[in-house]
Amino acid sequence: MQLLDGKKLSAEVKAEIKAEVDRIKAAGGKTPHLAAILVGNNGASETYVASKIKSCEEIGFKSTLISLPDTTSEEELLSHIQDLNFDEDVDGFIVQLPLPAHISENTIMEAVAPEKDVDGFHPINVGRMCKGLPAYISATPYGILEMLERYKIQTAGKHCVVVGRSQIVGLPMSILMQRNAYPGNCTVTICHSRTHNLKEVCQSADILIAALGRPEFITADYVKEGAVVIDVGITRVPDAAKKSGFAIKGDVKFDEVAPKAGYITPVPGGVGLMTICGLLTNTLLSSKKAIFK
Ligand SMILES: Nc1nc2c(c(=O)[nH]1)N[C@@H](CN(C=O)c1ccc(C(=O)N[C@@H](CCC(=O)O)C(=O)O)cc1)CN2
Repeated sequence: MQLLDGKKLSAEVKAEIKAEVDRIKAAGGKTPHLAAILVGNNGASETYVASKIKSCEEIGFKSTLISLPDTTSEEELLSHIQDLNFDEDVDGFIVQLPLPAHISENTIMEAVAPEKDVDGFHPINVGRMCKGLPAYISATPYGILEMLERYKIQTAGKHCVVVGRSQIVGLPMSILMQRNAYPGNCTVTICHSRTHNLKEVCQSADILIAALGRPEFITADYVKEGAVVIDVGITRVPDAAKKSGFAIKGDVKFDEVAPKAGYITPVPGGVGLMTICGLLTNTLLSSKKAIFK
């Protein structure tokens, strides 16, 4: 079994981006600028946004954080989005998900200008990605592709099973793994809560991507010997033994699946860290006008 080490890879990717930012600045170019909107006080979201801002500082990006109370109306949030759409210094911005229940995530995703949508959630970016056109690929799928590529994992002709059909991970991941490119060219099955014989489908996976959001759901009996196992789940479960009061669990029962897997991502220290690299990469692309001219 080989560990797909998100900590090591994300450090590599960040160092590469920093080197490019240093070159851009030395040549008198524009400093990439990422803005993030956080609504409410969801503890996990606060951690992720703080980590995005800290990463910007590490690699020499400018960053702006807009923190709003959970009583913020949809109209107020749309007004902040409009300001960022028109702010010429901001190359890209994100609205951290999930949003409070009174705000429609689809409305918000559509309000972000596609050329600043470094999360890759706008229907124009999703549609362009489906058609194989230049697009911002959403951060988690981007991070997974980067892991497969940097570990030189063969994907052509393999059976890739994606468990979970979320708009931000499962759905785009299934599309990317079947495209005619590397990583890709897989035969893809996408599974969800209504899938019959889920265990048997997973057992036939050469590449198993678990993105269902149920801690330790995927046990060893779901996994084929030698399979590549990518764990996208990150759930905080109460744990009195931890100083924080919680433990972070993936969707895969790591200790029993790891001995059976060919490659496996840990949680924490796997896909989550690469997600941030995807966002930073998209922001750099935006500042270079590499996707939308
Ligand atoms: N606007 C967005 N919202 C959300 C996204 C997204 O891509 N855009 N994805 C997830 C959360 N997410 C990014 O925002 C994210 C998740 C996990 C990590 C991460 O670094 N995880 C660490 C553990 C961190 C911890 O909890 O202590 C790890 O896996 O090692 C970063 C970003 C939903 N919302």
